[in-house]
Amino acid sequence: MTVSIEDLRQRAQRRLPRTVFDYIEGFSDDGYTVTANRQSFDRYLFRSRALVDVSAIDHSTTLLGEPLATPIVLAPTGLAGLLAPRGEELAAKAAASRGTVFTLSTMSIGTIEEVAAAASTPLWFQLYIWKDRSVTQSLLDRAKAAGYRALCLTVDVPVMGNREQDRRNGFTVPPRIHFANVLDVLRHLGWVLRMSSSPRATFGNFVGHPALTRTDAVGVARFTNHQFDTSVTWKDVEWLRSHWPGPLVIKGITNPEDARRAVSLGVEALIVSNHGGRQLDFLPAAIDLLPEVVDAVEGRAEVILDGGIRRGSDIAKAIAMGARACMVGRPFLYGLAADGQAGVELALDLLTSELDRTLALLGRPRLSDLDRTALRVDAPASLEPRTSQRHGATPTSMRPVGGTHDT
Ligand SMILES: Cc1cc2nc3c(=O)[nH]c(=O)nc-3n(C[C@H](O)[C@H](O)[C@H](O)COP(=O)(O)O)c2cc1C
Ligand SMILES: CCCCC(=O)C(=O)O
Repeated sequence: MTVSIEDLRQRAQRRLPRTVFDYIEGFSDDGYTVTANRQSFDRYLFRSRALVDVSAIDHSTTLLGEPLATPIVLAPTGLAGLLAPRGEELAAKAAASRGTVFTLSTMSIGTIEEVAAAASTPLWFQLYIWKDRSVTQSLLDRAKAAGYRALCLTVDVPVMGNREQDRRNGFTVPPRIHFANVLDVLRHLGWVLRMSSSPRATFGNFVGHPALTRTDAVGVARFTNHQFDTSVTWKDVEWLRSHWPGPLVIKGITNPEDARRAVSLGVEALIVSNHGGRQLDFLPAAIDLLPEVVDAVEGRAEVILDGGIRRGSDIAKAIAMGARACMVGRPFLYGLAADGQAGVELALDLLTSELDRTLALLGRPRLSDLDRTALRVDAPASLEPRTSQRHGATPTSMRPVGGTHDT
C-alpha cells in the first residue's frame, strides 16, 4: 500500500534501472546538504492550540497573483521524461488536475511546445543561460510564444555539482547499456518496454543542436558544463527583467544579501533552495536558510522554499516561517516513475492531505493562520556528514524518510 512519499520512493526504486534511480537521488560530494535538508525539519516542533474549530480546513493560496489549490508546486527537474514516456507532459497534467503549477526545466526530454500543448495549468519555464546567447534568446522566445506564465532563472548551477554516483555509473543521455549495467537493465525490462514509446531520450529542447547528435550519448555534467554560461551575473537578471514580459522568479537564493538585490531589481518571487543538495555541498538545510531570506525580503517578493519536503508537516513549517508555497522535486519524480500521471497526483494528494491533518491538529485551519508562533525551535539535530563512497548508499535511504521502511 502506498501511504507516504517514502512508499512511492520505494516503488520508483523497484521500477527504474539503478542508474536512472541514482540520478534522481543524486547529491553532490558528501551529501551533507541533502541529509541536512531532511534532518533540519526535525529541529522545528509545533506549538498547537486546543479547542479551535477546525471543521473547515483551507490549504488554498495564491502565487504570483494566481490561485493555487494547494501550496505545493512541481519543481523543475531535468530529464523527467526518462522516468515515464512523455513524463513532463504527464506531470504537467497532474499539476493541472490538482490546481497547481508545473515548472518545465530547460533540460527536459519533452519540449517547451509539447508540454504547453498537453497542459491546461499555468506553466512556469525554468531557464539555464547558455554560453551561446542565441540559444538562450530562442528558449525565451519559445517559452513566450507557448504561453508560459513565469520565467524561473536558476542561479545555483554556474557549474554542475559533483554527482559522484552518476560518474561511477557512467550515466549518460540517452542512457547507455554497458557491461556494468546490462543485468540491471534486463531486470527492468518493463521500463525498457515502456520507454520504447517515448519520442526521444535526450534533451528535447535542443534536438538538432550540434552538441547533441543522434548517435552520441553525452554525460550530463560534461554537456552542461560545456553549454551553460559561467559568467552570468546580476546584469543578466536586469536583461531578463526587460526582455521577459511576465513575472520573473529566481531559484537558488541562499543569502539575504542576494535576496535584497533580487528584490531591488523587481523580481517577483525567490526560491530559497540548495538544489536539493545537488550543487554546493555544505550549504545549510533549505529550511534553515528560509527565515533570514523572508526577513530580508520584507514582503516585497513572494518566497518559495524547496529541498527535503517529504511530509505535509514540512510544508506547514515552511509556511509558518514565511514561505508562500513550497516546491517538491524528488517526491513527484517518485510518483511519476511509480505510476505516471496518477503517481504524480498521488504524491500531491499525500502531501496535501498530510498538510490538512497537520493544520487541523495544530489548531490553525487556514494557511493564513500559520506564523512563527506555531513553531518552537528545538536543539539542533546531530547531522552526520556521510560519504557515498564509504557507505555506498544514498542519504535518503540511510534515514527512513517518514519512518516507514529502509532499504
Ligand atoms: C532529478 C533532478 C533534476 C533536477 N533538475 C533541475 C533542473 O533542471 N533545473 C533546476 O532548476 N533544478 C533542478 N533540480 C532541483 C529541483 O528543482 C529542486 O530544487 C530540488 O529537487 C528540491 O529538492 P527535493 O528533491 O528534496 O524536493 C533537479 C532535481 C532533481 C532531483
Ligand atoms: C539534466 C541537466 C541538469 C539538471 C539539474 O539541474 C540537476 O540534475 O540537478
